Amino acid sequence: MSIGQIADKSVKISVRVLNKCFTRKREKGNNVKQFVALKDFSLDVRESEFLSIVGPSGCGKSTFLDLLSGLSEPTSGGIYIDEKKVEGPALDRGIVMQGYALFPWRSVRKNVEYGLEVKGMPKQERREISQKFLELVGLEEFAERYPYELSGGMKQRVAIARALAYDPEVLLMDEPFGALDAQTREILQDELLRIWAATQKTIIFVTHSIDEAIYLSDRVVVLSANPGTLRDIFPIELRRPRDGVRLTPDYLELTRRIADSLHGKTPPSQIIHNGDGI
Ligand SMILES: Nc1ncnc2c1ncn2[C@@H]1O[C@H](COP(=O)(O)OP(=O)(O)OP(=O)(O)O)[C@@H](O)[C@H]1O
Repeated sequence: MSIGQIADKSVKISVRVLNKCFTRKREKGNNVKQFVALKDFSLDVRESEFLSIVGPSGCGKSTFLDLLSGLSEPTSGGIYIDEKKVEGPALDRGIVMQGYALFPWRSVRKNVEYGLEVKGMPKQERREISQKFLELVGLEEFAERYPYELSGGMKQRVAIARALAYDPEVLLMDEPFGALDAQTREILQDELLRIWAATQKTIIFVTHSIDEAIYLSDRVVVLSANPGTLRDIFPIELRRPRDGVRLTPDYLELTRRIADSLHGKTPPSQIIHNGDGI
């Protein structure tokens, strides 16, 4: 068993020896070169786990989420959700990205209902579900507004409600709070934890922020670059709810250890807990 794999039956996502190469043209001439973006990446994610991925720029975080979402195909290896191989995009995975990706011509409610329309759900049912998720993200009073009338934090709440509305098994989040100011970011982190507790989704969250990864997650995965590969996994055994946890010595110690891993100051895979079969 490799370091990313777990031994119990609650595995939701299994990433098995994933490799992704891109073909790049050289600047001069017609030569092409293979570039390895992800190499031999294996990782299991538990049902209802909140797992964050950090790593240096270009280590393959977004490439991995693209593969998970089914928007691109691995060169070799595979990703399995509930033992079923990912072979393209599907509604079992919801995606929330940094740029909100809202439809500007649709109201907030119509944005949230988009996936339900794609599913062919009748209007009344759509309305009930969108109402439930607008309330969950605290935007019920803004249902008839349009994206241009919202703040960045509100847009991101709409994106989260939209992704959750069609009840995906897994939520994939790529730097969702990266464009927000520090205060809004912390508010949305708490909101996301509340939503996660209420929905019990499995969440994979990509971020550049070690602080954000620790605050949110059950485990933090560190990738290294060139080629992108799994470096370390840190279980985050801090109490939940996490309010006030940033001031504790354990939090600061985890921050230091993950930063050391990220900056290559420790040997790979030397600092992994072995508590629960990982
Ligand atoms: N379509 C593509 N063709 C060629 N190379 C690509 C392509 N997509 C990504 N890459 C390369 O693969 C590597 C991983 O890219 P990726 O965007 O996944 O990194 P990342 O970890 O998400 O980076 P960042 O933190 O800067 O967002 C990079 O070197 C990137 O240039």
